[in-house]
Amino acid sequence: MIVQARNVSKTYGSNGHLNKALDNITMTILEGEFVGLMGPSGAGKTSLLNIFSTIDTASSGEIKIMGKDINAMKEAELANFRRHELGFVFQDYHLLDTLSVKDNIVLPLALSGVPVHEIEKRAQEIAHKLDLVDVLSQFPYQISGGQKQRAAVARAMIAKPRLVLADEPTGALDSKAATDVLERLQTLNQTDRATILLVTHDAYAASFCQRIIFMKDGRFDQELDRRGRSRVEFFHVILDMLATLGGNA
Ligand SMILES: Nc1ncnc2c1ncn2[C@@H]1O[C@H](COP(=O)(O)OP(=O)(O)OP(=O)(O)O)[C@@H](O)[C@H]1O
Repeated sequence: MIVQARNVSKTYGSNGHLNKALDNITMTILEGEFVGLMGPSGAGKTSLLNIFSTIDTASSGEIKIMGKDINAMKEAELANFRRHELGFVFQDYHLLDTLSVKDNIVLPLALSGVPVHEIEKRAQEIAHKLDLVDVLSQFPYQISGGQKQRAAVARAMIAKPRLVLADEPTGALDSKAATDVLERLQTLNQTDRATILLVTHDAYAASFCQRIIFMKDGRFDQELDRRGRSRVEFFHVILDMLATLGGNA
């Protein structure tokens, strides 16, 4: 079990202006799953992802990530946990412009004190997997959006995290670059057994997942399982579901 959440709620604000972003969410994510989270704007997708990321805390409920109760962990322990067990991919890449692509990618390893020769080996390995070998010495402002996002995926994966959390990773990409990033995520899921939780508005991106949870008003509304369907078939099933739910998911 990678994620185990029970009765998780999140309320923002104080006094008279309370906004319940998550309302009693219970879910599990198993090792090796590729789960999508969809839902209209304001449904609570990012709030849930941020709680699993340990970037934010729940107002109530229990959350275990890889069996660890994240509510009970102190900040130093959390930072260590994030660095070793979690990988993050954001819509706007979050690459550091003052570092080369390679230095951006290896940052998590460098921060963990991994020996230089090991860093070099892993950098080459992941650069090959993500087709980044030719841009390793360039800076983020010199490469395309697709290359930036592949670099961000490489950074998220280099420490071999057990859980990767991706928030709209293809939102800023054209369709070719988006396909490329999604296929790489799928390969990392299938070959490296990385568990992935992907937030997306896009049915095409969601069709790469094996299971999709549709959120509405801070709750889980519907769930779809790919169940042996081809990606294209699943894409149509997702579109049908979105139509049933009233679109805008
Ligand atoms: N930091 C915050 N302070 C106050 N309210 C917030 C905060 N973050 C989110 N919310 C509110 O919580 C609710 C859920 O927001 P959240 O960003 O989780 O939704 P979402 O499904 O990710 O939406 P989107 O698809 O637009 O990113 C919304 O009503 C939002 O306004």
